[in-house]
Formats: sequence, C-alpha cells, structure tokens
Amino acid sequence: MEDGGEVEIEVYEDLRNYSADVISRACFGSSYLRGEEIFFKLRVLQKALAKHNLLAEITGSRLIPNKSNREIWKLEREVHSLVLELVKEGKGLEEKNLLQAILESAKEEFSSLDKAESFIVDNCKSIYFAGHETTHLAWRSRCLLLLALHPYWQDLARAEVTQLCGTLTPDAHSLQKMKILTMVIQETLRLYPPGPIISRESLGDMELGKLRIPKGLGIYIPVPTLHRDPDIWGPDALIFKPDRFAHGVTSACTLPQAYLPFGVGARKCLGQQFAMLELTIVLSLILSRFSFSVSQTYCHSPVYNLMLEPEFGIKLIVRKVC
Ligand code: HEM
Repeated sequence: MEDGGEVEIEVYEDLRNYSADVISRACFGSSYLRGEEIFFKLRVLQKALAKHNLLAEITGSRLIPNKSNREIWKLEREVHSLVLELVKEGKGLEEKNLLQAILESAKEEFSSLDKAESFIVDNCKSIYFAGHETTHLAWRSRCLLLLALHPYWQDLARAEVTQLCGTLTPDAHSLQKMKILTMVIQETLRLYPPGPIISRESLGDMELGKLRIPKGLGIYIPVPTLHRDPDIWGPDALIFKPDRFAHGVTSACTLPQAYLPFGVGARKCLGQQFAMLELTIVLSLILSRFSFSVSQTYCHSPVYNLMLEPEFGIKLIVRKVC
C-alpha cells in the first residue's frame, strides 16, 4: 500500500489466523503448525456444537446417534488423535511451553493412561476456546470495528501511542501507560463480551433472593444483559463511551460485580492478563501504522457460534498513516 492510498480488507479471517498463530506458539512452541491443524478441526467442532440449543436441550439428546451427534463424535475422535500425535512428537523436547506443562501435570495426577489422555486433550480444547476465539473476537474484530466507527477515539488512541512510543515498538514500560487503549478495550468487552454466557452448576440446594435453586441445576448468566443494563451503567448504557472507565470499573457503574468479561470467582479466566497485554500490543501496532474506517459493504449481523461472531466478517477501509 502506498502512502495516502487505501484498500478494503476483510480483517476477520486474517486476524483469526493471527490469533491461532499466537496461541499455537504459546501452547505448542515449535510444533505450532501442528497446533494450527488442531485449531482448525476444533473450529469445525465449535460450529457443529453451536447447532445445539443450550437453553432448550433435552437431557440425553447428545447421546442419540443422529447425523449431527455422529459428526461431533467423529470430530472429537480426530482432535483426540491429533493431540496425542503432537504429544508423542513433543516428548523428550527440552522446550518449555504450555503443552509440556499440561503433560507434566497429567503424569503427576493420573496413573491410568486413558484418564491422562482425556486430561491432556480436554485442556488443549479449553485453551483453544478460551484463549484463541475470545481474544480474537474481543479485539482484532470488535475493537477495530468500534475504533473504525468512532474516529474521535481512534485519533485519541493513536495520539497516545505516538506520544508514548514515537517510532519505536511498544515495550513493557510504554504498554503500562496506555490508558486510552485500556479504556477502549474495557468498553469493547462491556458492549461485546466474547463469552456471552457464563455457566455454573449448583452444588447444593440453595436460596437466592426469592428463588429456590435445587442441587445440580445448570445456571446460565447472560453477560451482555448485565453489561447493558441502564440501572447499572446509566442511561447511556448502549453507547460506546470508553471514558466511563477513566477511573476504573468501580466508578464506571453502580455494581462492579456485574462487569464480567473474564468471568468471576475461582474459575475466572486464566488468561486475562495475557489477553489484555496481547490486545494492547496489537492495537498499538496497528494504530501506529494505519487509520481505518468501516467499509460500506460491511453488514452488521452477530451470530451465536458458542461465541458471538460477525456472520459476514468485518470489512474495513485501511489507510497508511504517514
Ligand atoms: C479478551 C480475551 C478473553 C476473554 C474475554 C476471556 C473470557 C473468559 C471467560 C468469560 C471465561 C469463563 C470464566 C468463568 O466461568 O467465570 C474464561 C475462562 C478461561 N480462560 Fe479466558 N478469556 C480471554 C482470553 C484468554 C486467553 C488468552 C487464555 C489463555 C491463554 C484464556 C484462558 C482461559 C482458561 C484456561 C479458562 C478456564 C478457567 C477455568 O475454568 O478455571 N482466556 N475466559
């Protein structure tokens, strides 16, 4: 792209691949290309699983050998063997990565091979869903889209990056000071939390206000509903307004516990700091090199595929910043 020139880019798929690359390197080290193969299969599995209606499911329906369940089982077997092949390849390697850490835990925890294998495969799947799709959705797509729609905030964030880094790559010192970008990310996660539902199971009979909750009941917390409630965020709850976070979450709303982009309690997101850092680095790099606006061909249509995804991708008009 020449200085001053502009080009239309469908950023969603490119950024998804970038995300797979980052998390594959972090998880699988030098085997990241094989990691990407696994991520690709898991993506297909994610789409197949999303066809189930979470809230209106009949108990046991996932055990019926119909076409959709057979497809899911086949994919699960394929992912299982791919992960185990990768584990065999990685055995004996000296490098320290997440996969090696999972292998060591499995060795310590389980004496049975079957249980150890399920533990390894389940953890690899969790990292994919938890670490790859979420971050991808949160920033590469939604942050860029919201900044493209709000040039005022885009200019402000770029000015901050330029002031802190000049022509240099952001480092640990400058990243810590990026207040505007942090506010933009927080506000994006409020309006578009990548994990729209947090689930829990009641471990015992309990009462919650006037509700009686029996043991074993599945509880689904609709995060976007809490994040857009005017009683909590004020009458401008639906508006993109990053400066509501200028003094942190506590001052941004009347009930800070209702801000749940990374979940809550003991099972809260393990990758929160990693994700925030990754978000800030990539956004600052993009902002320092390009300005962008939304293409007229962009069609806003979020769909639920276990995560909220833009059905037709995200098209931006991108210009080089001189
Ligand atoms: C913007 C990016 C991200 C968002 C919005 C996000 C959000 C979430 C949410 C909502 C949960 C469920 C928490 C709960 O049930 O209370 C979760 C769990 C988890 N996340 Fe993230 N996540 C992100 C990035 C990452 C990354 C980059 C990693 C790993 C490198 C990661 C690893 C995990 C893991 C392992 C869990 C399961 C924790 C457990 O069950 O104990 N996440 N995340």
